[in-house]
Amino acid sequence: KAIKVQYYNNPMWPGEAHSLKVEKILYQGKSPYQEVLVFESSTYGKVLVLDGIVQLTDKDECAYQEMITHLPLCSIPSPKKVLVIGGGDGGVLREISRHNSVESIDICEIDQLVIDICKDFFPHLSVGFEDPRVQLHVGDAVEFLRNAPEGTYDAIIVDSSDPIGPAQELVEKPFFETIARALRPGGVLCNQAESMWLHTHLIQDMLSICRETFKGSVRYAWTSVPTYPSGVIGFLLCAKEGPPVNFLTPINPIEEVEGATKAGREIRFYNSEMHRAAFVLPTFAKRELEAY
Ligand SMILES: NCCCN[C@H]1CC[C@H](N)CC1
Repeated sequence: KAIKVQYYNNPMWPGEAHSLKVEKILYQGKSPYQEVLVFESSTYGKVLVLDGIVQLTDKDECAYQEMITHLPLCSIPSPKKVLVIGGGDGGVLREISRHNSVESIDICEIDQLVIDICKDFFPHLSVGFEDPRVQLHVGDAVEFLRNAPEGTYDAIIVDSSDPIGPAQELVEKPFFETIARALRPGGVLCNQAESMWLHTHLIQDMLSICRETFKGSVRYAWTSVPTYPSGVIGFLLCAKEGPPVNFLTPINPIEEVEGATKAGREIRFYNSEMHRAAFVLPTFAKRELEAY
């Protein structure tokens, strides 16, 4: 039987739906924040679904986790203190831990159930929690950032679900202001920024807010994730005013990071050419996004 991860009635993706054939339901439950579903698909491995929206699959999670992590971390010379907002599956943590310059990794995830489920069903993602540099904070990111000392982080990665439900406030100006405050001068933010095919108005709003808030370079990048609506997802790269950051060419190329490729945990998607390519936009997107 096929599970239609229904989007028809979801205002984010009106008029479209995606189907994956279900071999076996592995977990179904509800946290105080969202419904959680894990199933074995026929062709994408295991799939994590939150409130009916595909979050990741074994087959293509590498594209998202690697790009959202290495686009910012390879854009600054030597990232030391990193913060992850969301990311409870552990995949971004796994990717950050490839950087030997990193000394501490804070993660603020609101939903303990997501962390627990991913430890059971997605060990190749939750392995990220095993890194001794990781400090887990279960709670609301806005609260966490309010208490973070000013100018703490070299990089902040917002690995959020979509801005409907618990992640709604993660695309609003006050949130970006707390991020900017927590970054050191020249520090960088990378957040999930939806699809250029479907959400250019939301992206334009975020670009305007970020240009005002960070005052350093702000760029939109994108990558291919077959199981996300429209098959692509974007990222917003923002640099806080201070030492200039050029996102387009990795100053800290992953190929030169000692030990980045760990035996048994190879990088499957990201490389320095994919980094450069991610910022190359089709004409309609240049027109709609670069003016902002
Ligand atoms: N770390 C898992 C990915 C979470 N990111 C989102 C999943 C849902 C998508 N529509 C947008 C990205």
